[in-house]
Amino acid sequence: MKSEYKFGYVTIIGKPNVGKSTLMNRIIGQKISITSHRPQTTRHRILGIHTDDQKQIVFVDTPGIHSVAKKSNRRTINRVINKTAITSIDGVDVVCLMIPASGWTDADRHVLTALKGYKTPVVLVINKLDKLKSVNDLLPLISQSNELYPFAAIVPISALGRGSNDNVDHLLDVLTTHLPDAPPGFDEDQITDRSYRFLVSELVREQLFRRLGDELPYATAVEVTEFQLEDKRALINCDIWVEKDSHKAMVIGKKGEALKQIGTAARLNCERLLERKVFLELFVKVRSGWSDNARDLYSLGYDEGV
Ligand SMILES: Nc1nc2c(ncn2[C@@H]2O[C@H](COP(=O)(O)OP(=O)(O)OP(=O)(O)O)[C@@H](O)[C@H]2O)c(=O)[nH]1
Repeated sequence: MKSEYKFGYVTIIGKPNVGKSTLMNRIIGQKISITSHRPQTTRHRILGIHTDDQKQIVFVDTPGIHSVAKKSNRRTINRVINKTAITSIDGVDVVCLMIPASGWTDADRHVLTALKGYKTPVVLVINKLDKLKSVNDLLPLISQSNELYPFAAIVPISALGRGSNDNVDHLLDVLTTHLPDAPPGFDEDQITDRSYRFLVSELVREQLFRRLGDELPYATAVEVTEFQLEDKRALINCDIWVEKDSHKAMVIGKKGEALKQIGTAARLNCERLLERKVFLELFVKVRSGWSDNARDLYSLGYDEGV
């Protein structure tokens, strides 16, 4: 291994819906983190690993840091999310703070406040470049950003990869300059340290969000109760936890149609992930108040990184 090989940890933070998961999926080149048009779909800390000839970058994708002070956000689940986001800054080599090309909002400044006090270099990533009419529109935003914080670099990108100049490779180069000289810490073909079990629960949850959109209550969780990986097939059962009978009816849909669609779409994605035939069974269960009950949250897997 060449001595100048770079290895390190990078965390991507930013307000919900800014495009963090999209960027990570783009860099890792495989779908491991769920994305949706609805804010705050990422509840877990997810690790993705980019490896090439010169570098290995381990990405920690965090949920949006958002204000616990707001009344609507006072629920236990949001406190757990905030704690996960803040702890993930400790021990990384670079922080990527992502804001949209439309400019700074109060929520973005709030994230900036959370960063003060850390010595870790912060690279400002301005995303959704493709939404700007002209690249010249960026100049005032860049000078405003330089006044707000001593960023290690400012890199405009388009995480969706629209347009010929999305700048994502340039971002990787910039991040690499802040990583220590070290050999890779993970096997070359390893893209995530998360178990397939976890990824499967994320794929099911993604379909719940996609099919039910805004109707889906935030307090919905997926627990994999059975996971048998055989040579040519996988047998998987999941419980979908909701808080009320009315939510259960919504997830199941008329004559079970919604749940059937969710199951089919999730199964196809699971087959792609696991590269074998998948038999997936979904069960909808009601556990009232689970999202307010910290112990239930931990038992459903929301304790990672906290
Ligand atoms: N036009 C455009 N849309 C983008 C770009 N990057 C992401 N998006 C869209 O923005 C939305 C949110 O993206 P996500 O990657 O889920 O955002 P996130 O920051 O991970 O969101 P949370 O999980 O809620 O924290 C999705 O609809 C993406 O397709 C971009 O470069 N250009």
